[in-house]
Amino acid sequence: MSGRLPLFDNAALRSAETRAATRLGDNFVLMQRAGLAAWHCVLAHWPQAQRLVVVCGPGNNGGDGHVLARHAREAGRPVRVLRLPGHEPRGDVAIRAEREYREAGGGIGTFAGALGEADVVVDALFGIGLKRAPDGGAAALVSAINDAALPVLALDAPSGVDADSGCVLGVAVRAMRTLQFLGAHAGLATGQALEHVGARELATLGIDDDILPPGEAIAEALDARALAGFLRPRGRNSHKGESGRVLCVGGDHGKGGAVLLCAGAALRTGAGLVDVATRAAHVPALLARRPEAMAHAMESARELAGLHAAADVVAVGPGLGQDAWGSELFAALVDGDAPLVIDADALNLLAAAPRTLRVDTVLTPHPGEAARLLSTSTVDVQGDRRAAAAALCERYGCVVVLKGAGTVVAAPGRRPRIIDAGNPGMAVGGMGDVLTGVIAALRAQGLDAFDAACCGALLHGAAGDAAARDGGERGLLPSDLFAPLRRLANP
Ligand SMILES: NC(=O)C1=CN([C@@H]2O[C@H](COP(=O)(O)OP(=O)(O)OC[C@H]3O[C@@H](n4cnc5c(N)ncnc54)[C@H](O)[C@@H]3O)[C@@H](O)[C@H]2O)[C@@H](O)CC1
Ligand SMILES: [K+]
Repeated sequence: MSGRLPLFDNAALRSAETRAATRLGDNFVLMQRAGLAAWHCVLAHWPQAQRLVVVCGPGNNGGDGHVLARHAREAGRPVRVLRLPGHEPRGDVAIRAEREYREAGGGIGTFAGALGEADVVVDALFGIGLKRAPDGGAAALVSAINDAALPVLALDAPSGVDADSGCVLGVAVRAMRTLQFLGAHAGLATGQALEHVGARELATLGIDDDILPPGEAIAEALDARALAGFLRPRGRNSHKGESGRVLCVGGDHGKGGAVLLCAGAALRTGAGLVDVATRAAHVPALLARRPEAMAHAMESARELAGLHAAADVVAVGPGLGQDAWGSELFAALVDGDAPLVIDADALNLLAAAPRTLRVDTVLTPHPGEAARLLSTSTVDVQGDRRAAAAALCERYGCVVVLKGAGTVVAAPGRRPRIIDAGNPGMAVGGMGDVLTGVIAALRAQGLDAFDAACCGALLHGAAGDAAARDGGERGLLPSDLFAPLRRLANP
């Protein structure tokens, strides 16, 4: 149970398919395995389902659908294949799969109204062969599937989602579950795709995993089980100095809560000492709420030198603002010796004057901040989150945590990691300030910048999930993460 899953692009999956077919002696054997695995998936997750509608497209994805439909028929289920005019199967194996289904007595219809009679819909319209946005009849069919609000099993990918980038080409099926074949798709792990895939499952089709060497993976997904690999128990003899000293800088007028949340998160993640440099007005409230933090009134950048020199890591940005106060503090820190975690307004200051940073700096932008850092639009960032994270690494020369559903962590020369934790309840002000504190604390405890970023994003997402399990997603507060953070930081 490592909690790590290699992720592949379409090109790697296609070559694995060719190798697997060679190993099995025939491409059709592979398709039969895929269709059978899909039928078993229906049986496992919808054991009561009787009526099946299988929407088949013209390619091998549709071929998998026909194989599944044949098994369902043989098992005595009323099954109907829906196919659009012009979507007759192309290619030997898809043609053969359709023929075998028909020879077994299976019928094929074109009427989307049949959807209403289904217990489960199987989406075998398009898989990794999707070339463009579904248009005309295909787009209408996708909308009809979604409007029917029935449980949908998508084969390989929800039709309309580009399995490489994760973006939706026009319209896409919203599935309850997606069964991927041979290897997991990188694009289905992040961003828009997560609105469409539902639960993700992998069928390896009885092929040894050497068919997809880990070296061909373009990313790696991490779930909460991977935390144990990052977080070691402390030695019996450890002292607070070994757990590192974090300096949190931020909290301009009206924004004192942000830096308080950051400091609280750093303490709950195990930082040995936490200093806070903030506006004088916030110091009493900060000390009252969090006596473990050492709060310092900081009215000008000149006063920062001593704290800066003592820090092992600096977290800068939460509530910093972009006025003279914040910009001077940021300027004093950005060329210093202590590694930085840069968030929020500090990212906006950086976007205004882009520069290469130390390679062990961690940037934690949300998609809007990422767009500013790249001088592009949020839509472009979200259209290919892996590419956006890579572009940020390239431009700023450091570690990047691109937040949002399926957080992407990238670093120069490292394979990106995609975080499989977190929930929509975490879309609330202050959540990012907590993440910044978590990453800074891990860094201060000796994790390198990339591991601290990966482990921090995972810890943060898993703590959010634990908090949501306790009290629901709506109304979840950043400070609700503190108790689960502490629990999860001690696996
Ligand atoms: N890669 C693998 O390891 C395996 C793949 N298999 C299946 O094979 C699939 C890939 O098969 P294909 O390469 O045939 O691709 P698809 O079945 O995904 O679709 C390609 C077909 O759809 C057409 N098409 C693409 N976009 C369209 C659009 N917007 N509107 C109308 N027509 C469009 C193409 O011209 C082509 O005829 C996988 O997704 C999977 O379901 C399985 O059979 C076995 C294992
Ligand atoms: K599909």
